[in-house]
Parts: sequence; structure tokens; C-alpha cells
Amino acid sequence: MKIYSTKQIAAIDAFTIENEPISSIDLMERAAGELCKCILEKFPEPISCKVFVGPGNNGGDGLALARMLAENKYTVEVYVLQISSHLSADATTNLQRLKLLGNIALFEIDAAEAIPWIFPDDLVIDAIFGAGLSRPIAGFALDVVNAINASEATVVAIDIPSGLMGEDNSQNNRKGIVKADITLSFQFPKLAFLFPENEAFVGDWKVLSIGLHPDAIEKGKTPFKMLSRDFVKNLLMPRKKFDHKGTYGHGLLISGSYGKMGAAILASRASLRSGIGLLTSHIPRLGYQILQTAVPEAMVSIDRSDIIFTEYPDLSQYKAVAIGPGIDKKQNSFRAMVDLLKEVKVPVVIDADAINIIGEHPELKEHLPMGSVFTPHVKEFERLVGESKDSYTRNCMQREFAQKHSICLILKGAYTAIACPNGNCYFNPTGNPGMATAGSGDVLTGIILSLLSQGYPSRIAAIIAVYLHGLAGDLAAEEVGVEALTAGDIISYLPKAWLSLKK
Ligand SMILES: NC(=O)C1=CN([C@@H]2O[C@H](COP(=O)(O)OP(=O)(O)OC[C@H]3O[C@@H](n4cnc5c(N)ncnc54)[C@H](OP(=O)(O)O)[C@@H]3O)[C@@H](O)[C@H]2O)[C@@H](O)CC1
Ligand SMILES: [K+]
Repeated sequence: MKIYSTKQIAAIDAFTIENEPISSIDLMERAAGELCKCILEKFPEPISCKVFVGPGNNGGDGLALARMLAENKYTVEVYVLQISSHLSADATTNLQRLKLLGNIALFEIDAAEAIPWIFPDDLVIDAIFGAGLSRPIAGFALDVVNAINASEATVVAIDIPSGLMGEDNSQNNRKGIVKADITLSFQFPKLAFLFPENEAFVGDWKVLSIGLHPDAIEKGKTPFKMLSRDFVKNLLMPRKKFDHKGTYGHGLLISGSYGKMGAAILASRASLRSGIGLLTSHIPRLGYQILQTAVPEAMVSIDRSDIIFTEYPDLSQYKAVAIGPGIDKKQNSFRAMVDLLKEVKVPVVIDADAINIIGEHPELKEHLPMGSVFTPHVKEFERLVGESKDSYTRNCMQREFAQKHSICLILKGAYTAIACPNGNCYFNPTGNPGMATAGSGDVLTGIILSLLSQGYPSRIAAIIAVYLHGLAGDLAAEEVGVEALTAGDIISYLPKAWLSLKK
């Protein structure tokens, strides 16, 4: 699914009106109908509802929805905020339609004293501002936002919580944004929904299809996309009858150190559970028996050091390399990594302390092999790319870094973002908070190495791996719950995740 900016959505909206064709008031009626259907499903018993309405078409949606809820036996009170001297044309029409219905309490409010008391069992509909918000909320509208946020009522935001910008909130006043429990967004999620600091405003979000014109949706260009099962499934390469293990490549995994051999085991197992033909795990000497016993399918290359990574084997036979899980960042490891980055000609997955080493030695950024894949969490990202005060700015830095160095930069977290060398950025919907656990990243690294070794291009390998990793985590969480979930469980559910993806 594409993620468009609010400006682009307004253009798609206008295209729909002109080319479906449909009048804007009818499109609003269709949108409000979808809102109403969804609210009736979520709250089937009629309840008391307070609708706060602003001057634009978001307010118009609120007015149309108020009428529909009243027709469905809800007790509805409508508060039209006197923010501007006039309402939008469609909001005006819907205000008249509401008045014709007759049985709705309708108030115009223009001061803090006029704001009603909001009861805990009220349903609040936030229709103050939508995609047309052009600046932070101030003045009396801010008092209304504060009153909504201070209440214990359930809050449903139409399209986007009032006060939240669709994309860039770096200059916004975070105290002037409605905290919704549910956001019902038209046709597309907004980019801002995917950033952690906005979760408190957006709550659970749901996209309602309102039939915007498919041509405009298809033709529009945006760097942002949400991954879906079908999209990922279509990227998979079929396995053929006469294929042999050589067909699926030989990967080199450099991982483990004293006290962190578990990382090597997890990454190796994940790699082998994701279709790699041959895997060599390069580990410090002390890990030999551990790895041979725990992962008999892997071949082992032994470092001269007992406890850390200080050298690597001849690279000529490998289709891809991964470095980082559990390696530590001692001086000798740094030296070996410099040599590796200078010599290696195949894509490299760079994870954990391998990222930190590059962060501490920025000159290494000039030697990043093209098509490499970085897998930082936020802290590692900051060491590698730099700090930022909010997620939107971080996303801009992420995309810029990926383009500048021709690499894939995966920022791990809820809605893991994959920035690609061509400027595109994919967000991943699979995964759950149970996966925020030790070793989860090692598993992801192993899967990416596996896919690169099989010949998937970096961008595709990153996309499939991230989606699959989250899917395995979701399947595991269904059985063991999020608290008990371990990285080993993610590997255990990789077979089911592959089967589910290919279904
Ligand atoms: N896309 C679709 O397909 C469909 C979209 N639909 C709906 O339309 C919504 C977008 O409508 P919209 O463009 O009228 O914008 P909306 O946010 O209601 O208000 C803009 C008004 O507020 C004003 N204003 C802005 N900021 C302000 C501030 N801080 N403080 C004070 N005033 C401020 C601004 O004035 P100005 O910035 O010009 O000063 C303008 O007057 C969208 O979210 C969805 O709900 C559906 O109906 C059907 C299909
Ligand atoms: K809103």
C-alpha cells in the first residue's frame, strides 16, 4: 500500500471528484457512511456521543457522521467550534442537513467556558481539523483539545487526530494534539502514524476505503510504502526441481565472542531455516564445540583469537557476508573489519557492534560495499548516521544515508523502515512487542544473509527478511504470548512463516 502525503491525498480526492465523477458532497457522504459503519461495529449499543466540529471538510465529515449516528439511535450532541468566520461549502451543507433532522443538540462554542463537561462514558468524535491543518493549534481550539485529552471518554479521530500533521511534526506543539483511542483514516495511513512518538495521539488506527479513484492511486509517486503479504510473496523466487545446494549460495557469517556465542547460534540457525545452500560460521576459537554441537548443519571457520573476531577466511567462495552479531568492538576486530570492508566484493549485512565500529570510525563509511544491508536499532542508527529530535527527521536522514552510500538501511522497531538506495522507504506491518528481546536482531541478520546468498538483490532480501521475521514473531506470539517470546521462538516459527507467506 502506498503512503501519500496529505497534499497528495487532497489531489487524489480532487481527481476522484472530477473523473469518477462524483460531487464532493457525495464523496463526503460516502466517507461519513464508512465512518458510521465502522463506529456501529465497534460500539453496537447506542451511546452518548459528543462531536467536535472544525471549519473545514474534516468538520463536514463530523457533521455528516453526527446525522448518521443520530439516525442509528445514538444520543448526539454537536459542538461547532467558531474558529473561522465561515465553514467550508460541504460542511455548511451538512450543517443544514443536520438542522433539518431536528432532534440533535447543536451548539456553537467560541470560548473555554462554553466547552461541555465530557463524561467518561461519552464517545467523543474529533472532527476539528484533518488533513488541512496548516499550523499548530492555538487559542480557544487548544482549550477544546485539552478538554478532550483531560477527559476519560473514548475518543475517535476522523482521518487524523486534530493537531497532528500528516508527515512532519518536528515544529509542532505536542500539547495541542488530540489523543485518540481510535483513528479512522481515509484510504491511506498517514506517515505520522508510523512514528513511535505519535502513538499516544493516533491510538489504534484503521484505514477506511472510500473509493478514491484507482488511476490516481496507481499513478501517484511516493517514496513511502507499507509492505503487504501479496507484495512480499510476489518477490519470492521459485525453487526448481534440479536445483542443488550450490544453487542457493554459500554465505559467510562472522559472529560471536566470549560470552556471546548465542548470537552466532541464533544467526546461523535463522540463516539455515531461510533457504541458504551452505553456511560457514566464522567464530573465535572457544566457540568451536558450541557451534558444531548446536548447529551441525553449519561449517565452521575458526579465528586465531580464542575470544574475538580478528581475521576472516578467503572470501572467494561466498556470495554474501554478514558481520556483527555478538562480535564485540575491540581494536583487533576493528582492524579486521577495515580489511574486510576494503576487500569484500559481495553484499555485506552489517549488524550490532559492526555498526558501532563504523559509527566510531566514520572514515569506514567510504568503504561500504554497494548493496550492503545495515540493521540498526535506534541507538545504533544514531551512532552510525547521527542524532535527531524526532522520527520524521530521522526518517529523512535514513533515506539520505541509504541513497548516498547505495546501501539498504533497516531501522528496526515497530513498523521497521527499510530505506533503499533508490530513495524508496518500506514500512513493515508484521511483528509485535514480544520481539523486543535479546537475539531477535541476530535472527534477522541470519535471514538476510541467507537471502543474499541465494541471489536475491539487497533491497528484495531486506524486504522479505523483515516481513518474514515479523511474521514468524507474530505466529510465535500467538502460541507463547509476547512476554515469553524468545529469539529462539522466532526461529522455531520460521518454517510456519515461510509456509504462510507462500500460501
Ligand atoms: N481526502 C479525501 O479524499 C477526503 C477528505 N475528506 C475530509 O477532508 C479533510 C480535509 O479537509 P480540509 O482540507 O478542508 O481541511 P481541514 O483540516 O478540515 O480544515 C482546514 C481548515 O482549517 C483551517 N486551519 C488549518 N489549521 C488551522 C489552525 N491551526 N488553526 C485554525 N484554523 C486552521 C484552514 O484555514 P487556513 O489554513 O486556510 O487558515 C481551513 O479553513 C480530511 O481530513 C477529511 O476529513 C472527506 O470529506 C472526503 C474525502
Ligand atoms: K480530526
